[in-house]
Amino acid sequence: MTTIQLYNTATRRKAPFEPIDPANVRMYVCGPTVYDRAHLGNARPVVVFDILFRLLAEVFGPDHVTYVRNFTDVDDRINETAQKRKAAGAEGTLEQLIHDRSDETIAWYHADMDALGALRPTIEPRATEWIGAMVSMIEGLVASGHAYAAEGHVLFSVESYPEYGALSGRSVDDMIAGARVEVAPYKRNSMDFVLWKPSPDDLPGWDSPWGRGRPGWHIECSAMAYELLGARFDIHAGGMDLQFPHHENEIAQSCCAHPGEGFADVWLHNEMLQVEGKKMSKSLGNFFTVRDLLDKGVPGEVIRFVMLSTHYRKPMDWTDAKRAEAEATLRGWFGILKAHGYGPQTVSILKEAGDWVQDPEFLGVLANDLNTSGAMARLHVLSKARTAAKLAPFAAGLELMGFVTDWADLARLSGADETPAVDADVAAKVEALIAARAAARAAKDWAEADRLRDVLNDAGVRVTDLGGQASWEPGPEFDASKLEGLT
Ligand SMILES: Nc1ncnc2c1ncn2[C@@H]1O[C@H](COP(=O)(O)OP(=O)(O)OP(=O)(O)O)[C@@H](O)[C@H]1O
Ligand SMILES: [Zn+2]
Repeated sequence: MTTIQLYNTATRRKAPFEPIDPANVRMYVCGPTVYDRAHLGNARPVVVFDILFRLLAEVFGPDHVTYVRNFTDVDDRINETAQKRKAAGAEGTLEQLIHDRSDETIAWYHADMDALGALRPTIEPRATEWIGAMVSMIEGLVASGHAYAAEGHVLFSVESYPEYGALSGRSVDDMIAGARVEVAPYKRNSMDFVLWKPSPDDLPGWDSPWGRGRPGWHIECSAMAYELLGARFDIHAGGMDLQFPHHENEIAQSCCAHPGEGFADVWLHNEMLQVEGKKMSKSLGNFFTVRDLLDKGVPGEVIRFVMLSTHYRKPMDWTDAKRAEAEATLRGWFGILKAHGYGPQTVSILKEAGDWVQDPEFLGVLANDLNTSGAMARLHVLSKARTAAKLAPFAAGLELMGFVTDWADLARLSGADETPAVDADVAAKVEALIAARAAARAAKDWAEADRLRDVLNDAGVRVTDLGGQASWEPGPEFDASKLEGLT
């Protein structure tokens, strides 16, 4: 079995990954706040942790991985859009309009991330569906003295958790010295953070022992991870910008709510996508969305290729030169497979025959802390194979990397002509000719076998022989009329 090595941000070391339960490997990734389109930076964790999800599924089996990624749908910016729509005369209650806005943003997010070849996580919880779990977790923290209520708020007391700051390597004293924010009068310590806060009357809120209000952002992830993955699970991931304070606060809450359990074993953080040396972010305004690129005609797999060309723990830029290079490489790769008759039929024959196996070296490189660029270099070597059968590890590697999600798409991806549609009766004729050719070969009637091969060639039928089986597809020059009157 391939050993996966992961760099754990919490220990600052790379170590072999050993799941708590190999029959159910559990991973939580912090998902988006669904108030607007995702920008290209937001797509980086999605693509990177999609590779990890696929790798875990390859190593431990697809039914043995649970991947949770949440939607944060409690947010002032979602409320603002809904309020504006209401003011402009939109029908429905404010709650409905808020829910509609989240639904709309989630649908965009799905469409954009699907286009990048990212698989949907196993579970995608919405924070608003888990408020009860958040309230119980906060009640537990108050009861055990790790949190206190003040003026309708509930705050986590960082002094009650001596390990606070361990993940990001900061001490509470340094944090206080470095903080420039104005401290709310109800906080006992300036670093204490909000678990629950009051909701204004005109905004959505939920009943709680501390009055009508809503959860803080950090408790959402702690509560959903606990409900869906348990008190201790394998991997927790997100962008480096979340390490402090978001992940530090998640650890404090979860470890205090479930003492002795440990929360996540491994922490992974992707570095930032940058624009001229600065994090691409909504607040800086230096962003463009995934949809902007797709609309400009940049294919999703090209965006994915560029993302994966840089190691996830290094900052990276998006440049047009990288886009062009990725496009040329992918075209070349898909063209090779197309020329060797690859398509849904060929792939399913290879899979059924058990010939769809990953190249061990490719897998080993990828498993080394997700060395995606190294894995792509290995794919380049594998792409040099000369026959359809020997190209199988290359094709399987492209699928594992998520560059191909539908083998019927190869024509589009290779930039070749579209594969012509074929009627069922014409297809039956082609198959009869292929079967007759196989029978002629079996009978060692080489002249007849050659004649049938030429007929198929002339009609533009591309036949790929894989061991005992043949698959076929119409080439761009396919001409059904040349099959008339033949059997
Ligand atoms: N420039 C970036 N590069 C890589 N990852 C990023 C970048 N910006 C945000 N992320 C990641 O995107 C995910 C979604 O984050 P979130 O929804 O909080 O972003 P946001 O607040 O909408 O964006 P911004 O950070 O631009 O304000 C998080 O895992 C976060 O770490
Ligand atoms: Zn989170």
